[in-house]
Amino acid sequence: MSSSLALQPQAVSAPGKVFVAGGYLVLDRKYTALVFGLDARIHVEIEPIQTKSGVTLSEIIVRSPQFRDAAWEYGYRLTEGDGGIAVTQLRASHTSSLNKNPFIETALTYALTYISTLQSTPIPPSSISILADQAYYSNPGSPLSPSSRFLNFDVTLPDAHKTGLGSSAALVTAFTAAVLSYYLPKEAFDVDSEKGKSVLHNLSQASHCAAQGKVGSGFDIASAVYGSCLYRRFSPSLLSSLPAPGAASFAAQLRSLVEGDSWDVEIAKAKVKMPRGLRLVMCDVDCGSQTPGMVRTVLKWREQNPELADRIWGELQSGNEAFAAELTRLATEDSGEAGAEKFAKLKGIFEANRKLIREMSKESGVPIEPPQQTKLLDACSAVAGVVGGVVPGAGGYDAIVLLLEDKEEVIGELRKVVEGWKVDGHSEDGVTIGKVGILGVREDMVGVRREDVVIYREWITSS
Ligand SMILES: Nc1ncnc2c1ncn2[C@@H]1O[C@H](COP(=O)(O)OP(=O)(O)O)[C@@H](O)[C@H]1O
Ligand SMILES: C[C@@](O)(CCOP(=O)(O)OP(=O)(O)O)CC(=O)O
Repeated sequence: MSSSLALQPQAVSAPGKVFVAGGYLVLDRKYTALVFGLDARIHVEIEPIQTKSGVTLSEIIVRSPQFRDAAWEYGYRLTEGDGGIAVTQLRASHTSSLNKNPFIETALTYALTYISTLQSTPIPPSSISILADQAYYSNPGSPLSPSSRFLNFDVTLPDAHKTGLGSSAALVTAFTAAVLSYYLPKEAFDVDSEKGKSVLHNLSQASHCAAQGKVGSGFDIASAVYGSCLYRRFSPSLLSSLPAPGAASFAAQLRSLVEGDSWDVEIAKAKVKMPRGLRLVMCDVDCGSQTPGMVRTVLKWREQNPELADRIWGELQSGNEAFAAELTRLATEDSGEAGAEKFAKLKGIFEANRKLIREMSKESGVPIEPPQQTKLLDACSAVAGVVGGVVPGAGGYDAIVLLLEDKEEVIGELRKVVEGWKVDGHSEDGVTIGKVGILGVREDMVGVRREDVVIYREWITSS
């Protein structure tokens, strides 16, 4: 039974990610990726809507109060032919233009449709707020009060400068979990249970792919739900037979996809650990260059050069497995050694893997670890206490991730290297990288998590 009286405010957060090993390879189920969740999270709070007395509209209002003009109002209704819940964005006034947020609209459509398959009572209206930790954006922000965890960025979302931590995946995951937790009784959805996490993972993968208009490997949703893990993707064909929202039998097919056992995704949390005394550091690199089509070009190169690509990918997969195994060994065995010798094997694995990534870059012509990043990574890796680093995810010019000893003096020395970083302007590809900054994030093993609604009060009442 769900009446608006019975519904209690709920809040859920999900972490961002850094993709440390297995970029490109993970698109093929033969290979795996090592992904770390981060302590930068996106939070979603949901509560009954404050309507004028006696007026009940089928309306859900979503706000992202840290940004200007970031409010989206949706009407919703049950469609015929089991097409699920149709969500329509409403205009604030006749003259205002529609400011679309496809990730919110699609996550809402999929979550409400799934809910409608579990209960026949009407879905009451609600009000939803989104709050993001500051590391997701490099814009300067200001706190509402001295103790405020979240900053007011005072720009519109399209003007925000993303740092690439996977905001849309963390958002879709936390949003879906909050909506399901709010409307469904605990027996039907419990985000703390394994079954609840599996439903959340499958539903979020489906809606994130639909909103993006493409099926990637899904590593970002997996780490938003489960946190740091070794990830083997699901078969992309799983999503291809799902009808579009509103089409006949969308609702029943979505439920059977989400609850079914056809998912061949593998998420191994036990295979990823952070040894005591080490941490990750991410650096954001300013550069005017985006390289579109990197994935397409790498996959085309692999198709045209199967032997060479299989050799490189095979060696990289072994290197990535060795990396995960060494991290886990160091985390679980006390080797007794201290200092640099303790991490010598890990350092060697980093260097060997980077050599293979550079070989893949050269052979495919895609700047995965371009020379500018090689120089930066080499300089950072030479700092005492830094074990090594790589270009995360698809690579390119805009970020690096480093593994280092978690000591003030190591970070201090690293800061000197990156903050004074200058490259000579004579690179072959003509791309000059600019300022390098250390992001205020580190690894976090925990995935999606329920939160206390109290922490958002100042943001929700002031919006
Ligand atoms: N704080 C937020 N509030 C509302 N929507 C957000 C927020 N952060 C990200 N989004 C949505 O996610 C989109 C960014 O997703 P995407 O381009 O995939 O970047 P990312 O690599 O960070 O996931 C934004 O255009 C917006 O629709
Ligand atoms: C190439 C990839 O394997 C990894 C891309 O990782 P990134 O972390 O670069 O991705 P975004 O967050 O979407 O920018 C593609 C994939 O796995 O889908």
